[in-house]
Amino acid sequence: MKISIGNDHAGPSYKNVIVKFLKEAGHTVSNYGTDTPDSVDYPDFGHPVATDVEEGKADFGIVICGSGNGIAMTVNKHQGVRAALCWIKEIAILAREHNNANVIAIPARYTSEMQALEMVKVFITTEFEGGRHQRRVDKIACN
Ligand SMILES: O=C(CO)[C@H](O)[C@H](O)[C@H](O)COP(=O)(O)O
Repeated sequence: MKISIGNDHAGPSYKNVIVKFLKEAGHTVSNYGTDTPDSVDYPDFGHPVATDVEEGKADFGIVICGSGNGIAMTVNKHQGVRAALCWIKEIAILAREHNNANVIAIPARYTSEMQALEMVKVFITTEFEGGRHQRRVDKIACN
């Protein structure tokens, strides 16, 4: 799969753990995140991920900031992007099964690296259930 990832200064170590796993698993990773703890602005690292998903250049996106909220808000501004803020594995599974989320937003300051990795693993392997959930997802768009 093609997966794009972006993070601000809260998430370099989380990003590195996730990228290492994804590459070892044979995925193609586009890394737009910062690699240092120097303060940056999360939208600068979320928009490139969302653009890849929006344009079909990535199957999934992964975005990471301190709370996960700022970068989730950023990517959700893009057409066709459905980003889900996930903090436990069960929410990540539901984000795929029920919401057909195509971007996972991870709160680096409120979840462990191992939990983040587990969430990514289930997020990229869980199928959307469709059915009644498709009808609801279709109603999300307002334009
Ligand atoms: O969590 C975030 C946005 O929702 C970002 O990671 C920011 O870093 C957070 O807002 C905290 O800002 P700070 O400059 O790291 O104190």
